[in-house]
Amino acid sequence: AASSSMASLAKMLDFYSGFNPSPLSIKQFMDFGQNACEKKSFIFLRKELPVRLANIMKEIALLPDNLLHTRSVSEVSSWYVKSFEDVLEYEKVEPTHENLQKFVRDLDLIRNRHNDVVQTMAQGVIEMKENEGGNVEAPTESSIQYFLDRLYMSRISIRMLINQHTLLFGSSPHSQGRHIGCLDPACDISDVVRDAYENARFLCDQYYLTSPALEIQQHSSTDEGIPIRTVYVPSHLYYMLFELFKNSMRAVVEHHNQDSCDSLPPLKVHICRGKEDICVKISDQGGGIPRSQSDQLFKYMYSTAPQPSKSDLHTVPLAGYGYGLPISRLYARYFHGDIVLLSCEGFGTDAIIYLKALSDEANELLPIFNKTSSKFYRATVPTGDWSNQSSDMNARQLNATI
Ligand SMILES: O=S(=O)(c1ccc(O)cc1O)N1Cc2ccccc2C1
Repeated sequence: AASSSMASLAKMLDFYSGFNPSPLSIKQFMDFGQNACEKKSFIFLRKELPVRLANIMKEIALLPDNLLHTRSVSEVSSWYVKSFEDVLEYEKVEPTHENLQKFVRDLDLIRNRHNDVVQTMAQGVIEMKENEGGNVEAPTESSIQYFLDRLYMSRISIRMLINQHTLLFGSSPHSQGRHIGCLDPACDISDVVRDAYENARFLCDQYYLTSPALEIQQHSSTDEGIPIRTVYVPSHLYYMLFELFKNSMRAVVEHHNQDSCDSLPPLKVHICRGKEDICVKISDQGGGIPRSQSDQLFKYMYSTAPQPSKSDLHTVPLAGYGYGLPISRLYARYFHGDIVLLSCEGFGTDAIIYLKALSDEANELLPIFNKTSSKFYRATVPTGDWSNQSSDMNARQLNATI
């Protein structure tokens, strides 16, 4: 029985991974949610969820063996197999009232099953590093970076679909106010900025007994003076801002702790609405970091520190796995935005969140499993095609002749 179920799983994986995921725009989420039909949503999801699950499951299978065969990654893989099978139960059933209700309950179970994917994958990276004796070759590091970005983007998108369906058709549909599922049609950016700042500041005060102040300015190319609002997922924006505020507060306090007790330079936030982009820039005077290190901040391998003990996690409030920045950038990129860090060593860092100003341009950005992505896992790091520094021999010869 096991072997036949394995064979049918492999067949179903090949079938569903043969389809490309269908990206939805924020506008489509809104238009559908305004007069939502549970049956249509069910019919869409019982196909789209297996497609998205199968696409990423095929990539999990392509991981380097020394990561794929760790206990943690095997466990994550088993969660995906179970969830894939759970959704396939609905492939051919009638959309009766009880089947629709059971579907919502199963989606809640699936969401909860995958709650710890990020921590468990980080644990898998640590296990792999320990098994490898610490040093990981560059090709493995770059394919792990490539894979984790795609795994977490896929996970963000699947949780978005599940959250919309369970919020719209679950047990508390009317507690939404103006919200459509997890989308706010009139999200006031500065409100979320203040909310994230206050919560980060609370942690900062608890640990450092001080925190930098906040200054907010708004600039709108169209309606000057009124608060800048947009259709977005407030919880995604909050996650990004909370992470950036934690980094900036730690930088400012640690950079200025050498000085006397004169006051800390404030964090300056600019919220700008243009025709195409909405930007939220957080500027700190935390001393910045050298350009040579700034691209490390978005690395999973670099930021996979040895597991902080449980006590450390809440005592050192701003230290965690350090996956906050790469995941924050994925939330921004999910709806075709981005996060960019611009640091001036010795002075401070600007962090800019870019969002799409128009909801019909804010399309989901989804990983697609195909020949291109498969090739990436076999890629070797290209030999250099720019001179980095003159080889010693040439330099010595040059000096010898002078
Ligand atoms: O690298 S940073 O410039 C920096 C990175 C991201 C960010 O959002 C804000 C930042 O300021 N910065 C993080 C940090 C932590 C402790 C001590 C000094 C610093 C400097």
